[in-house]
Amino acid sequence: MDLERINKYIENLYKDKEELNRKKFQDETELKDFIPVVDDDVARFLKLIITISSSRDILEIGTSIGYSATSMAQILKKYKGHITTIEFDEAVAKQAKENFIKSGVADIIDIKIGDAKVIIPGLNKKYDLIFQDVDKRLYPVLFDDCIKLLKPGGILVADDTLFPVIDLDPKWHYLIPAIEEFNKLVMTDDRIESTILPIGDGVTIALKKQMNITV
Ligand SMILES: C[S@@+](CC[C@H](N)C(=O)[O-])C[C@H]1O[C@@H](n2cnc3c(N)ncnc32)[C@H](O)[C@@H]1O
Repeated sequence: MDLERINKYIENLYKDKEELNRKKFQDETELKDFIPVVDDDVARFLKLIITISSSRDILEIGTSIGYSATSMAQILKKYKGHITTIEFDEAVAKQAKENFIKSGVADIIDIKIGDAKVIIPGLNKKYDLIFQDVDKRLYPVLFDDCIKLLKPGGILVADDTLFPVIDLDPKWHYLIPAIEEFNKLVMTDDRIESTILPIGDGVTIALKKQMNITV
């Protein structure tokens, strides 16, 4: 299976459908130096999974310029949902805020500026969905906290989890061991049911089990 060809096909098929797309969002962002944001098919997946699961309270780890948060907020706005998103780069967070205002979703997004390692243990609310998209080296470090922060029946989505097997730019190779560690943690954890989808650079979806119910 040629993943790149498949992704191109999907991208072409949907390119005129989305009102918000990654290229336009990035082009209209003044700040040009930032970590890449999710692919359009991952943004579409997030919107679908929020709708299917009726998620209202969302935690995003890794805001960047706010593309994924804006995509999710478009859906959440209709259902009076809310996103908390965490970013430690102040310039990037400022740009994300401007993008939220421009897109009309600033009222439902709370951006916390600081290190996710410090902020996450201090959160005292439970979430319907957590989108993990921070520095990949933090995925295994924050995994247990993420599961604890989910409500029973809550969903963890993590981006880039097929880094070990895709044709990855060598500049990101140092991140592969952390993703491999994370994937094993997810696969062996009894509190969740999970799989990895071959969209974008790989997306993990994990469901926190309800008490006494196995999927
Ligand atoms: C892949 S980008 C997020 C992309 C975003 N989710 C999107 O698709 O629009 C990861 C972001 O995490 C931020 N980051 C990295 N390490 C962090 C940390 N320890 N705490 C908070 N943010 C961090 C980076 O500055 C970067 O903007």
